[in-house]
Amino acid sequence: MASILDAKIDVIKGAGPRKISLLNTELGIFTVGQLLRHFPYRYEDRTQVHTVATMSPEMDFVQLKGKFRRFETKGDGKKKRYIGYFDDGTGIIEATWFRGIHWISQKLAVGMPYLVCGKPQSFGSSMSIPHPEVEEQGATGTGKSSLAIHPVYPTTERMKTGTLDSKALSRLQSSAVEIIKNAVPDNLPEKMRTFFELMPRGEAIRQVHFPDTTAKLQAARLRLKFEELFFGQMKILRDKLERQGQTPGIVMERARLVKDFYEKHLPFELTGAQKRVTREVYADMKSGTQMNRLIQGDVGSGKTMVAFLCVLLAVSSGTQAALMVPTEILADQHFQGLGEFADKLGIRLALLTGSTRKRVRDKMLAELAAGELHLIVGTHALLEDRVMFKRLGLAIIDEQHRFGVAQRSKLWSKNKDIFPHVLVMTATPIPRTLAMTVYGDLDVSVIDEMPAGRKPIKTSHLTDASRLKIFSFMRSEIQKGRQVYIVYPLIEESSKADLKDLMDGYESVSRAFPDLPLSIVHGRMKPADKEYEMARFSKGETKIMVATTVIEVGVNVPNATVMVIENAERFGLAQLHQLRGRVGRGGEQSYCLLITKDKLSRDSKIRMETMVKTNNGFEIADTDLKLRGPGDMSGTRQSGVEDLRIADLAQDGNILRQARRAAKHILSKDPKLESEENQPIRSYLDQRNGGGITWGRIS
Ligand SMILES: Nc1ncnc2c1ncn2[C@@H]1O[C@H](COP(=O)(O)OP(=O)(O)OP(=O)(O)O)[C@@H](O)[C@H]1O
Repeated sequence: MASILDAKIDVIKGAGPRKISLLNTELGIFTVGQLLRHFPYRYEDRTQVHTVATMSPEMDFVQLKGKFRRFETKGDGKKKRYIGYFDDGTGIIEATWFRGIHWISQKLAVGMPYLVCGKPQSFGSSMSIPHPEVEEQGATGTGKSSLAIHPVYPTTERMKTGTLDSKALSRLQSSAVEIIKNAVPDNLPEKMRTFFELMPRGEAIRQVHFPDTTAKLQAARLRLKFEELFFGQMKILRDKLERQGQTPGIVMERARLVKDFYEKHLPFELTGAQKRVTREVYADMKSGTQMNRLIQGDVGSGKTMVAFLCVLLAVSSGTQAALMVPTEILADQHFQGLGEFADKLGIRLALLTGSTRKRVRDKMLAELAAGELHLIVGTHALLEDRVMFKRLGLAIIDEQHRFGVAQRSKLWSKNKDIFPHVLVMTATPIPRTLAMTVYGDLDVSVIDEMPAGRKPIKTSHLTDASRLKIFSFMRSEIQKGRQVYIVYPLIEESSKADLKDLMDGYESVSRAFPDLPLSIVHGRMKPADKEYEMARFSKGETKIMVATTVIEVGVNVPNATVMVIENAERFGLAQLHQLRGRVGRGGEQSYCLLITKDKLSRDSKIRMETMVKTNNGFEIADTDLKLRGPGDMSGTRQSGVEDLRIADLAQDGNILRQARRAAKHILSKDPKLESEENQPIRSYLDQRNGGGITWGRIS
């Protein structure tokens, strides 16, 4: 059944060819439903009158009641402006116009009662409202406008010059709301709406654009956010159900190597969390259904050991395993680290990266295809088509947000007949809300315990003025036998200025520590040179490692106890936390020194304060999400997160949890959505999948 929401926007009164073309090209809007899903991003509440005395530049919108004292024209050419001094009895502000000066000066008069609305700004020591709306006060002291709360829509520059500004959009929305009157079927069952006290859909659409009161606006937004999140979760959970029902997995039960390893080679007692997560993974691998599991564990929580224990079960059961990591340094480190155990257990292990020589690679690929290699560690070079296995049983992806869903599924198809089990590991903790959407298709295990004896890292925020103190602190730690990292930002590997910073830093460290062997590693070095320097540092031959963020992910040198981060304001929170995680990996007290310039932006200050205050990755991830917004978090691109139009994952965690619970509850009772009461959900999902109602795309 086609819906009015699917009708082309031509049916809307006032939508002429010029406006339609702007809606198409600027906003990708073609249908009435898409237009209605272009929500206001803020509202101007004209039910309240503010005062000059209490207003501040942080306010989005103010409405003032008073009179103009005088007008004057200032400046020339582009700087020419017309200023009205508006007095509301509590103070005076400047109303400023840069355009339409002639017209405004004709229209406004000194001493008349007006309402002035707009966004306040501070201008030197005084306050001004640029291009305010000015309206004569009616007899009751209010404006003539019939609307109490005005919607303000996102627009682009081209729309504004093409006369499709927020006001014009609001008129189109008004016609659209008029057209759909009573014709929008609800897509949530009555019972669910009553339970969660949700407004009916049609009413919510009207209220979100043209709210009668603030309370109704809030109820409308809640209803639409819930709907958006509910259908997102519904899709994820249904896909998962389908996959679980359909995708058989290799049954892995033979644990000879696991037993061997536990009895003879386990280097330390596993933490409770490592044991629990290993059990969860083993249960999946034995279940006969293909595993898709995410292991989340804060930096240094010991994910590698869990991954290795899973490899042992896969290899014992006669299959091969692959471990894919984001950098060559890390691949090399895992190859060295696991190699030690692999040798003892008779597991044949190989390393494949972009810099593996052709001759070595050809031999390796042949052995892999013949099933003679048991475990291969590598970078995305593993994804190449010619890398084929005899029987890949377990694919582990240490993803750190760097591999997308598409790449993940490429690894799945490395077997011809059956999908391997897939284990994704991530160290950057993702806020729970985001995990539910980004990784909603995976089962999640969390390693929420650090190995015994770890001391929380002490973090300080310093400026260049403390340079001497920093050097003497480094020296005292090195004298105790420890090692130090100094990290410089190199955001673009090609940035010359950044490279110069790094080199200058290296020179000044060499001058300060002429007696000590140093290492330097950056992205422009040849992979073999990087590995060589990393290995020297790792073995303790060099005491200070000056590096760019190439060492950010996964590098493990437990004897390093000091992490100095230069120009720390240029790093994001997730990255700072990752870098800090390179220390505190052994039993010794470790330190992180964040060095910034004196003057910091508000966001940079919050980032530094957060780092000093907490070592908890989840807390840091939450703050990061709030500062940056989910659209900007890497790894969210393919997930559908950016399709959220009204829900905000940083704010709406509670609604998401409720929506997910509701979706789970419904699917547990009625997985195929056959019951009468679930028909609204089903028909909405069906229509959407079949290109029906396009109230936005969710998948
Ligand atoms: N149960 C344990 N007891 C003591 N040490 C452990 C334990 N588990 C792991 N370790 C050690 O802790 C360090 C960090 O472990 P690992 O490299 O596996 O962490 P990770 O979770 O992969 O961290 P990252 O994400 O930072 O790479 C390693 O030196 C490892 O040998």
